[in-house]
Amino acid sequence: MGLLTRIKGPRDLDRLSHEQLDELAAEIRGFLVDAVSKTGGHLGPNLGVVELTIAMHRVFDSPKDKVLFDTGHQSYVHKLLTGRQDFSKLKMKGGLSGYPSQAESEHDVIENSHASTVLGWADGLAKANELRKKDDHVVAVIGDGALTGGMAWEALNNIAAAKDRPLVIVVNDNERSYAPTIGGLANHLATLRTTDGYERFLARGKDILERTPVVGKPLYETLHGAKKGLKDFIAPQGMFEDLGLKYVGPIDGHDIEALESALQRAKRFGGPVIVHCLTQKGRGYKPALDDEADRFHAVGKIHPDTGLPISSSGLDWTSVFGEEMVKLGHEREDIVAITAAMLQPVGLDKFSKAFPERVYDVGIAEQHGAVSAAGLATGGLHPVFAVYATFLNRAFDQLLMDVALHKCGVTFVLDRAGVTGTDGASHNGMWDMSILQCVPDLRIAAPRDADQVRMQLREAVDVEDAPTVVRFSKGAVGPAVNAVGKVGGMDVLRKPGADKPDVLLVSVGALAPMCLEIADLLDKQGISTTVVDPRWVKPVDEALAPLAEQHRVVVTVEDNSRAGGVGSAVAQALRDAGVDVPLRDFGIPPRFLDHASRKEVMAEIGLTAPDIARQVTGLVAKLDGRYENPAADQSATVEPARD
Ligand SMILES: Cc1ncc(C[n+]2csc(CCOP(=O)(O)OP(=O)(O)O)c2C)c(N)n1
Ligand SMILES: CC(=O)[C@@H](O)[C@H](O)COP(=O)(O)O
Ligand SMILES: [Mg+2]
Repeated sequence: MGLLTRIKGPRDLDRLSHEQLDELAAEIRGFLVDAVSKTGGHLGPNLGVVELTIAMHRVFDSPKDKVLFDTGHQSYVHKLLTGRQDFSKLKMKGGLSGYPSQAESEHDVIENSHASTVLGWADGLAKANELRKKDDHVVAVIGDGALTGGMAWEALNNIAAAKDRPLVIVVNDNERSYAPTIGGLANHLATLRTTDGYERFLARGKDILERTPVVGKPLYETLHGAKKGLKDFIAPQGMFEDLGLKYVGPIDGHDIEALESALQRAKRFGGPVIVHCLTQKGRGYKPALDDEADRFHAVGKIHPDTGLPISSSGLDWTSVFGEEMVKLGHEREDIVAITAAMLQPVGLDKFSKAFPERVYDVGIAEQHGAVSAAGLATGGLHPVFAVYATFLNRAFDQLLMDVALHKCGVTFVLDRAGVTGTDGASHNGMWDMSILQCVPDLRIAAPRDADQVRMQLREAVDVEDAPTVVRFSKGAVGPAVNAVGKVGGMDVLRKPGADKPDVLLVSVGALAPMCLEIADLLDKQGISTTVVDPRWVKPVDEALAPLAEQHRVVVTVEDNSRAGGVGSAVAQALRDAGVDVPLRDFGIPPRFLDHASRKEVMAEIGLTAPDIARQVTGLVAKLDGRYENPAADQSATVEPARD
């Protein structure tokens, strides 16, 4: 009978000896490889925080003390130790979330998987404890990658100002985001890491001196005092200590005893303290350690023995983009690429191999990436910033006020646009076509298939006086959808079967196959439909309003929030043109979506061909007077004035 199943909550760890804790760590590693190889997930990051998480839960008393994780992808061990050991449906509908979830446990706080926010949360919680005179502790785990995000430094600036406000920051330093972490901070952490041997030397010395009668202890105290000077001499760690933060470390992040000792010191310190832990992403699992690209940062289903993927997804949107970028790079030397610590996930790895001097990895710093792009464009280059749609949210102001205001030719390529599903609410790319609607002169392309990605990327990089956006979904690219005609700049995907067609269906991006299916279903109801793909959804094509006037109903379908999305923009364009044709806009409801597969989420929100066809059929019937809505709310009337 293993030890893990005996852990129902963190306090069960207190009964284990250090030998048993090491046994537990090994058991957890075996569990992670076995479970995550079946479901997919963030295997590498979690293999790296086994001992760290055990030690944190031994020293701190969750949920009274708050144990916080930045990004949250490395919280599987935390879940295992807080009563959640059924990983059979990890990241699946009804199963455990891949990130902390307040609905799952009182031990979980931050659900947002956007990096670099944990220190802000910790600062706020520590202030609340101080004001409410609560002696609870706050311990925040932040990775070396997340530390490259500007928000982390905004928080550190505030945290360091309150010298007497207890807060423990655990830097989980595994030297990687996906790829090795970049920048001056990474170099500084490396400097600190090199004093690791020095720490061991001191620890050994302390052990000997503590066992030396009479002179031992005072001598150790003297040495310890000298340590700071000596260490500063060997490895200047000014940055954290110059900020006013107590620095403890570097600590071996896989030595539970050393971790507990450091965390106990930090817990007693009574002010903000950084515990710098050296960990190994993918630790204990050779296929992960051998993965030079990203140490199995996020894997699909794999063979546990070999780590090889169980199924390949065929041609995906990301690869289509990446291959076209390489071709563009050969044709135009002004094309440069930017990534926010996700070179391979956004498909820039091949471009980087071909043009290493023309790729900039800015770290997890999307805001800086956008402003730097404005600089690059002003300097005569054409930057292509490849980023997940959801992560562009945090660079909105920079896109608006640095890129667009200055009419910079920058192309933002948004991968994972639309419902992604399994990574939960903060990972769906459902806001870009809403927030970007208000950016003057910005143009948005939503390619429907691989050929359109290639074509629209080229059209985008040809625009030199305004930002352009090309957005596409996660995963396998759909079938080619050929146009059968053209109206204005819009592709006609299906001509109506009647002279006076009923429905104008505006199909956005990757939903083209579904829109053609909707048209087929409407056909069966005797409803004639024209299907158009605007290709560039912002600005709305000038031919759309006059085309709409030739139909009885306009329907828009988009993989974006309905709030302020393409449907809203088309409705506004019709109003502006004085075209009063009824419009129904179908998209993602403006709410946070629980994790499930993309297909399950799309079904849940009614973004399916049958659901939409049914609603459009009802609308047309209503227009024909063949159907009055019995559920119509009669209460919403105003009685006429009685004279
Ligand atoms: C704002 C933002 N940009 C990008 C990502 C994608 N992302 C998820 S984890 C990760 C790397 C995090 O590195 P680190 O903080 O060092 O954690 P580790 O995986 O090494 O434990 C990135 C870039 C994100 N979650 N949030
Ligand atoms: C935690 C995080 O933000 C990323 O690692 C994300 O999980 C990757 O998502 P994809 O699997 O879509 O690349
Ligand atoms: Mg890291």
